[in-house]
Amino acid sequence: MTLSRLDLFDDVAVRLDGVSLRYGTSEDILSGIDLVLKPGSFSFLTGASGAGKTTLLKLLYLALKPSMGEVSLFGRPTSRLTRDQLSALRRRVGVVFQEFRLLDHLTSYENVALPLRVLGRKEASYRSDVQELLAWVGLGERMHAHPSTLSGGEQQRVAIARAVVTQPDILIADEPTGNVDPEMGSRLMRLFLELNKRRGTTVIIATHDLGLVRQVQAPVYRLQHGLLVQDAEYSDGTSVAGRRRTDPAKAD
Ligand SMILES: Nc1ncnc2c1ncn2[C@@H]1O[C@H](COP(=O)(O)OP(=O)(O)OP(=O)(O)O)[C@@H](O)[C@H]1O
Repeated sequence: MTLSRLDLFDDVAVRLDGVSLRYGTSEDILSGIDLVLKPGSFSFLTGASGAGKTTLLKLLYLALKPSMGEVSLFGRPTSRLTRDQLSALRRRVGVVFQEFRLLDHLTSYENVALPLRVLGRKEASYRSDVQELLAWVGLGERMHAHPSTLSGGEQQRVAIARAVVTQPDILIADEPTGNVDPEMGSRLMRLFLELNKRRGTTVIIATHDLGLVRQVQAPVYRLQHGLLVQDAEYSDGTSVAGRRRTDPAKAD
C-alpha cells in the first residue's frame, strides 16, 4: 500500500488502509479494513462476540502488526518505524483493557501514577494531578486501596484514570462498562465524553452495551465476518446521511 506525500501529515488520528489480520495459519479475522478516525472524534466499535473487536483495537494501539495493509497514527504509517519510534507513538495512546490489568501490589494511586513514573517523572511533579484525577473518577477516598479490595466498577475507574493520566491524544477502551451496572456505565460514559470534549481526545470504545451507545451521538462501526461497516445511523438513532432525528420508538 503506497500513501501519497499529501497523506503523510493529513488531519487524521488513526487510519487503516486495507488492513487484514490472521493469527498463525487461521483464516483472516479481519479482512481489508479501511478506517479513518479524525482527531477529536468519538466512535463506537461493535460486533458479535469473537467478531474481532479486541483484535482491531490491538492493531490501533500497535500491539499487533497487520498481516496485510497499513496502520497509520497521526499521519505516520507505522509498518517501517523503529522500535523507539513505535514507543513514542504508543505513548500518545491510552488504553483501557477489557480485563483492567491493574497491578495488585500497588495502590490505586500508584497504579494511576505508574505511566508517569515509567516516563521518569518525579512524584512531586505529578502527585496533585494524580490525586485530582482519582477524585475526578470518584475515587478520591479510595486512592490508597489495593485493586483486590475494590469493586469491579472501582477497578475500571482506576484503569480509566491510568489510561488518561498521560493525557493521550487517542483513548482506546475495550468493553469499559462490561463489569459495571447501568448507572456506573453512564457515569463512565460521561467521563469519556468529558475527556473528548475538554481535551479533544480521539475516543474509540468497543462495546456490546446498546444502552450505553444510545446516550451519545457518535458513529458506530460494526465488525461482521471480518469486514468493518459503518452503521447508517449514529448511535443515538439519528441518520448519518441527513442527521435527521428518527422516531426513537422505531430506532430499536
Ligand atoms: N492470540 C490469538 N491467537 C489465535 N486466535 C485468536 C487470538 N486472539 C483472538 N483470537 C481469535 O480471533 C477471533 C476474534 O477475537 P477477538 O477477541 O478480537 O473478538 P471480540 O470481538 O473482541 O470478542 P469479545 O466480544 O468476545 O471480546 C476469535 O475467534 C478469537 O478466538
